[in-house]
Amino acid sequence: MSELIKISDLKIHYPIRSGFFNRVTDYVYAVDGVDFVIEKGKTYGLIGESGSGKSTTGKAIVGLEKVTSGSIVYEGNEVTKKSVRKATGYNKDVQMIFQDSMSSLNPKKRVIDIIAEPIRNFERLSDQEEKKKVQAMLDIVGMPTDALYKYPHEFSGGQRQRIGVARAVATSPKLIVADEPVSALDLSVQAQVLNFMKNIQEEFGLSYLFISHDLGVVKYMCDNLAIMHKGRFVEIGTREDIYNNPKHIYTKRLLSAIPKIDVSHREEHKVRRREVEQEFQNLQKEYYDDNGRVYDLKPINKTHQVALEHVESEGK
Ligand SMILES: Nc1ncnc2c1ncn2[C@@H]1O[C@H](COP(=O)(O)OP(=O)(O)OP(=O)(O)O)[C@@H](O)[C@H]1O
Repeated sequence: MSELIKISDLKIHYPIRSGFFNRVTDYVYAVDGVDFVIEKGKTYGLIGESGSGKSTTGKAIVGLEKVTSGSIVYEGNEVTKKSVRKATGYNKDVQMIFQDSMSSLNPKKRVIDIIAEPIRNFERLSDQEEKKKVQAMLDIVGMPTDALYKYPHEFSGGQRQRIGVARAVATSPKLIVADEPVSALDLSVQAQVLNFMKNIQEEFGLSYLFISHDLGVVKYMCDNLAIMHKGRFVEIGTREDIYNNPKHIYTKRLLSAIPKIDVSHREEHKVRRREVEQEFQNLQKEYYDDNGRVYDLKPINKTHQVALEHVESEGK
């Protein structure tokens, strides 16, 4: 196990202002004390419903969101400060892929310029060298060379997402934060893009922080996962811990929401889903404290932790 980045007690609070004097009257606790480690060459999944704080966490890691408190340590450097990120090459090493390729790729730029842009920030290449590098990137994601001089709108959603992946890997990063990278795509295209992401990971020894609302999509991508609700982690563990032995009702609810392809069990699945939803509504008091806040995580075994008031350790 080799640590690439360690996030400790990360908090991002947004002030809410109101009244005549526009005073701060409250805060949105978008991220409220999360800890996790992403290992070299591995994928860490961050899963939760809309509004749970996943994107804010991801954006804080790439430096797009200001951190209220806590630390982000990357290869020994505390990188919550912009100056440190700049001085240590962090901005080159850590890239992001967004969900909506239509708005994240500049519609007025050709593919060659879109992919070359991050390279230009960090390297001085001749036109010829740059073209060669962009071509190589397109090749990696299975896009033809004639894509170079086209514009984003000339591609399908899946192809655009592959261009987004090519752009993210152009600086030879060590970590890519992928925020719902396949959510806007059809199922068959999702599988294609995920395959490319996995191949690239193996080829370059990349780490991913993979953000999604769907535990089904990330099942074969993630080595470790954190389930996020109300800005906190309700459960963390290995893939086996989360999928085979879920402990928190919120995790169970997300698992029951995975659509079943097998038609013969669809009705059964629907009933199970309704039961879990009912359980979730009834058991809020057990799983959240008096203020509705998620409890602190407690260990069940070496890899698995759950946010409950009392936890029986399995002692493994
Ligand atoms: N700039 C901001 N100012 C105030 N509140 C914000 C801001 N950005 C996000 N929030 C709030 O922080 C919370 C977490 O948002 P975030 O986007 O991280 O959630 P998410 O889990 O990624 O959901 P989604 O998948 O919908 O993006 C939400 O309640 C959101 O409304």
